[in-house]
Amino acid sequence: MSQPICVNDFEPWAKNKLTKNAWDYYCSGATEEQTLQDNCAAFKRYRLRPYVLNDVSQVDTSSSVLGDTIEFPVCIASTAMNKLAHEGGEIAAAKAASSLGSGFMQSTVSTTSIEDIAEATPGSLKWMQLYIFKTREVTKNIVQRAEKCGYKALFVTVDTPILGRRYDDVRNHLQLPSHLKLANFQSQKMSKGIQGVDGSGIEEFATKYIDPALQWKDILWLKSISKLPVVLKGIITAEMAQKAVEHKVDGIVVSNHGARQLDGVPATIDALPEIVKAVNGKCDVFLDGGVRTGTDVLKAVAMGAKAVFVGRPVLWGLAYDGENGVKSVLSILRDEFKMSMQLMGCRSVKELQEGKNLVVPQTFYPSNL
Ligand SMILES: Cc1cc2nc3c(=O)[nH]c(=O)nc-3n(C[C@H](O)[C@H](O)[C@H](O)COP(=O)(O)O)c2cc1C
Ligand SMILES: CCCCCCC(=O)C(=O)O
Repeated sequence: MSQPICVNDFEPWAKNKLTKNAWDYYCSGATEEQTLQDNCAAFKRYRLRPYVLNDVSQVDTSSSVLGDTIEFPVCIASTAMNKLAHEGGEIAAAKAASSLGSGFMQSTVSTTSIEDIAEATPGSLKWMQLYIFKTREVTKNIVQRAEKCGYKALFVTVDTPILGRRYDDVRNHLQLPSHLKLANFQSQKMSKGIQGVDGSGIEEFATKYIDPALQWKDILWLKSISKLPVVLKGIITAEMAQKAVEHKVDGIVVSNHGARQLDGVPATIDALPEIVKAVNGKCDVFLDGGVRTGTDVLKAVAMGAKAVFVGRPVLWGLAYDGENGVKSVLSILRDEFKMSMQLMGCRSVKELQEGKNLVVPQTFYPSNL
């Protein structure tokens, strides 16, 4: 295999390096994986209409997340158990993001604790992803520690009242190797809770601890226990986006959880326009799912996302070469995004978002109808 030069080049390297247990967990989507295919494929159903002769010798790739500046609009999405990919785990990923002026979203189900990540990455931009557990005190404890450690927002995952079925994890009896633990939980039972007794260990863990009775009022509860901005991760319809705005959230991530929850939902780039329209500027909108190239980033940003988040590509980078591997993945996306801005004749994210018909569905062209 030759050295990776684009994000997809990292995937076979990762497959080669990881155990079957870890690889299958990382790459799986839910059930038949229709949405998994579509998350990437859908980006290709949008076409670009460049401006020419528009001096692009200087371009500004920066954007912002909830008011904090990022050097380019690509950040790291929360993914569980990063030490399955590389011993450096979440700290390696967070350091990579920080060194490039991007941001890191930590999973609740991380193999490194909030405190250890915070200590290793002082002053860097980090957000805490949250699952809300049946025992609210577990969630409250995580919220309070994240706030104390300087995390800038809470990203509540709202698409996971139960875990989606990933066939290979059931077949493999997915479990966390005994030298690793879920580092944010204080009880031994939870930190060693991914066992794979009857099937997928992560599904068993979710069934045992995640609260399937979660409702909109719980978002108000969350807002009542923390001063941090609250973002809902996992919205893919205009109706739910409107409800989120009514609940005064600070942001929405248009996400289908990397196609790991409900198979058959739309690709996130297809869902983005209805959400941007429904939100009408009342909170930040972000997107994740299937972003693999600079033009994918550009399409999402031009269609109204302040930034995109990437999940699997970061895990591939970690598996390839720890912190340096993640840096390479993010740098490739940064450089490709900058190049595509220049080739589009756009000098800033503002110009990208204000330009008319820069990105169109491919049906804009009659031969694609
Ligand atoms: C292996 C893996 C673990 C994940 N773990 C979490 C998690 O702990 N919390 C969460 O909210 N989302 C989780 N996600 C979803 C990601 O945050 C994100 O929505 C998704 O990976 C984006 O799609 P992409 O992988 O195509 O970039 C996970 C995704 C993967 C692939
Ligand atoms: C809290 C238990 C479920 C964690 C699932 C991690 C995840 O989001 C994923 O595998 O996807």
